[in-house]
Amino acid sequence: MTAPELVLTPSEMKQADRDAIASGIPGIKLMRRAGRAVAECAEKLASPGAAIVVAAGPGQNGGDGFIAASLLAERGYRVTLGLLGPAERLMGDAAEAAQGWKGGIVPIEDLRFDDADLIVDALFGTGLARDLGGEARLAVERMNASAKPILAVDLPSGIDGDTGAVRGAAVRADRTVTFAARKPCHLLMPGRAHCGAVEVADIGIPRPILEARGGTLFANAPALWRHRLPRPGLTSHKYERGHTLVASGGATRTGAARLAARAALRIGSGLVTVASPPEAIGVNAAHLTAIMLRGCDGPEGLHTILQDQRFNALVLGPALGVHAGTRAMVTVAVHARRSLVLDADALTSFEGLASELHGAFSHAPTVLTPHGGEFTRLFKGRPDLLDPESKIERARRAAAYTGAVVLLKGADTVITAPDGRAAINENGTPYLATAGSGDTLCGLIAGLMAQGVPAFEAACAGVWIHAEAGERFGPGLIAEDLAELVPGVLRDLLR
Ligand SMILES: NC(=O)C1=CN([C@@H]2O[C@H](COP(=O)(O)OP(=O)(O)OC[C@H]3O[C@@H](n4cnc5c(N)ncnc54)[C@H](O)[C@@H]3O)[C@@H](O)[C@H]2O)[C@@H](O)CC1
Ligand SMILES: [K+]
Repeated sequence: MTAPELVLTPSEMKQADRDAIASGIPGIKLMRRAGRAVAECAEKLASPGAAIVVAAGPGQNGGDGFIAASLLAERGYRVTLGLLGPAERLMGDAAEAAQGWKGGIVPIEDLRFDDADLIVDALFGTGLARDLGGEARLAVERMNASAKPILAVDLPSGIDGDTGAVRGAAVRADRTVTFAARKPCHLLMPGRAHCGAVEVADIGIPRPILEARGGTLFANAPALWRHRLPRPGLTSHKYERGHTLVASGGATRTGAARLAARAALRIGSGLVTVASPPEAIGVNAAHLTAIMLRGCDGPEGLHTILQDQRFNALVLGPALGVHAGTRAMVTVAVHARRSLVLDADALTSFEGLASELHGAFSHAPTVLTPHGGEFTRLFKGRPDLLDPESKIERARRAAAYTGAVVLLKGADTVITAPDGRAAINENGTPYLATAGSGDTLCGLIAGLMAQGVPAFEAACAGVWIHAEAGERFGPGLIAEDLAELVPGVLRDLLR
């Protein structure tokens, strides 16, 4: 089994770095390996003898740049190196690395990026401490304006390692070489869009050290949850594969529930039932075959249906309407202690009422699937949940607050669990931004939970499978296609 990919924050990386040094690997050795990885990548991007311009900063990121510059010069490249600030201010390993550089050092403002075949951006890495200004900002702007290929060392300078935000200005790299593990900025937007292709170089920090310092943040990929995917055995009965219930909206708002229901069935829920308001029974009946149908008149109706313990997973929200009735249905579902996915109207109906959700979901597996706007409305008046700059931190706090797994949607969907685990998804496709796509996602997650997949893994797998299906279809994708693509994705995952 492949181990899940760890993502380390800049401060976790710094601690791991210190642990590695304490374990007997000298810091300069780590820097040499980092610089060598950069040089090797540069060699793939620039033809022999090409002109390489290295922009080095005042910290260790600059140190990596000095090492790479020295190696590339030894290998016959025409290397020019510019430094931000005086060379005398370089300290520690970076100062040692600079001593190994036999070429000249030009002030950063005199570097001519237009003459380069390749630019190596070693201005700032994980130590960026404030917005770029002055010469640093000018250098970044000139690099970008040159339109020359840029290789970023560790991360594109100006990108915040924790949040992926642009701090004043940021390099737009074609390639990024990072060390030991990816950082959040390589996966979170807009940082991800600034990185180009990201390569992770092993600089010899042992995985147990990385696990001890990180270990709670992951890239969302099958390695994180594939082992939890249900594999029905020869004797499996449909009732053992769970029964998902999806609440439908009124007569003119029934499609969302059917999309969710179909997705739940495709992902393997043994049975799926749409719970329909009486006035919408006819419309729903006309469109359902393998999916069953039950009349359900509001919260009381839901309460009655849930007396049947076989309904073990529930989707509430899509097209239910924003009103007290929807809130009451959520309350019924919470009291029934079934696996629960809450989306759209079920979330918006609690606008400004976040306190009602405090600890509300700690008794049964629950997944909340807001997009940014829904998240903001839901937690209105809770600056502790809304203000953190990091999307991961906002989602983590919301999970801790509500007791639910929180899936905060976007091009960089983040999934967090109340116990602090978090995953960042990166296989999304813009074609997923289509009507009904979110309803399908709810169905996938509920369908997995109906089969006993824990909430965090179900949410992570649901997001990934949903995105993979969208990616396989590409242009012209509509929500109806998504569920039909799930079997192909599942087949490959279960191989
Ligand atoms: N495993 C690791 O942690 C390793 C890290 N290495 C490198 O070390 C880097 C981190 O080094 P540092 O902590 O020295 O940090 P950086 O080199 O990223 O930058 C810190 C320096 O930049 C200055 N600075 C910060 N923000 C500024 C701004 N907006 N304008 C002007 N100056 C600013 C600081 O005063 C400090 O001098 C990593 O990104 C990586 O490239 C590698 O050398 C090897 C191993
Ligand atoms: K950099």
